[in-house]
Amino acid sequence: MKIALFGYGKMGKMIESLALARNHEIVAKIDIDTVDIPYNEIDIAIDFSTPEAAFQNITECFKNNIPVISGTTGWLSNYEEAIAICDKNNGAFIYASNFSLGVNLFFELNQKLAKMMQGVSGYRTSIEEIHHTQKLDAPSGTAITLAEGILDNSAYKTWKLDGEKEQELSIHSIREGQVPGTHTIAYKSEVDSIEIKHTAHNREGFALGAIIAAEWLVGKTGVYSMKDVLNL
Ligand SMILES: NC(=O)C1=CN([C@@H]2O[C@H](COP(=O)(O)OP(=O)(O)OC[C@H]3O[C@@H](n4cnc5c(N)ncnc54)[C@H](OP(=O)(O)O)[C@@H]3O)[C@@H](O)[C@H]2O)C=CC1
Ligand SMILES: O=C(O)C1=N[C@H](C(=O)O)C[C@H](O)C1
Repeated sequence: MKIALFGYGKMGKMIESLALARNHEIVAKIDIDTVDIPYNEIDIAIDFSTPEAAFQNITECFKNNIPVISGTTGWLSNYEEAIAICDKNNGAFIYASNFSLGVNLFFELNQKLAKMMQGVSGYRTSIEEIHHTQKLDAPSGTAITLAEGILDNSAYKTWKLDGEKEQELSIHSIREGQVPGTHTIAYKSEVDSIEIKHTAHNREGFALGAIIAAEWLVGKTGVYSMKDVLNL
């Protein structure tokens, strides 16, 4: 595949290295200063840029008939508008807050545990996420997906950063060092705690998942998720 990288930071560089090893070609590395994007040379765009840049990057690709994989977090207030532009242009799109296989299995486990806990009283649920200090958004996109999985299967009405009210599912965000991404769900009662946790050891899992999603999406139209790609 001829891949255009929108964002050539930590993730863009990791994707480049894994994509080349899988015999793909990087035809463009786009950052905030890029003026001429060679849309006619691109088979697929992979966007790991910034919350401010993602919507424009993604929708310009749709308008130029380029399928898009987006891993950028913190831009989802514009998600529905992006989908409408994708549909209008008969485009192809996958957004995932986290592309790693491990986290996508963890999403499934989180929903199953939330369902089990629905019938049990006395537990308060919370989410904690830890990331490196360069991260621009909080909570993490992954924590929001985890929260949505719990909201769909519990009496919680909404999630909130450090929420304290009965019906608020609390998310606590910690920024320290070079942490690639750690997410913990805790159910705590007076007598015990149940915790499930995913720890990324590096960024390879995110990058590989994004490339696998790109390989899967090329030649298709429509809006899909990692559940479709991984057949979960
Ligand atoms: N879904 C997933 O699996 C994962 C998602 N992410 C998300 O991906 C995003 C990127 O993460 P990461 O690579 O660590 O961040 P980095 O800050 O390392 O990289 C982002 C890059 O985007 C560049 N950029 C800024 N503006 C634009 C623009 N208009 N167009 C294209 N590129 C631009 C930045 O340039 P400059 O530095 O010059 O501003 C920077 O090089 C984040 O939102 C993060 O949360 C991260 C890991 C996994
Ligand atoms: O910014 C990061 O680094 C990461 N961002 C994603 C998120 O917001 O969930 C995925 C991963 O945790 C790393």
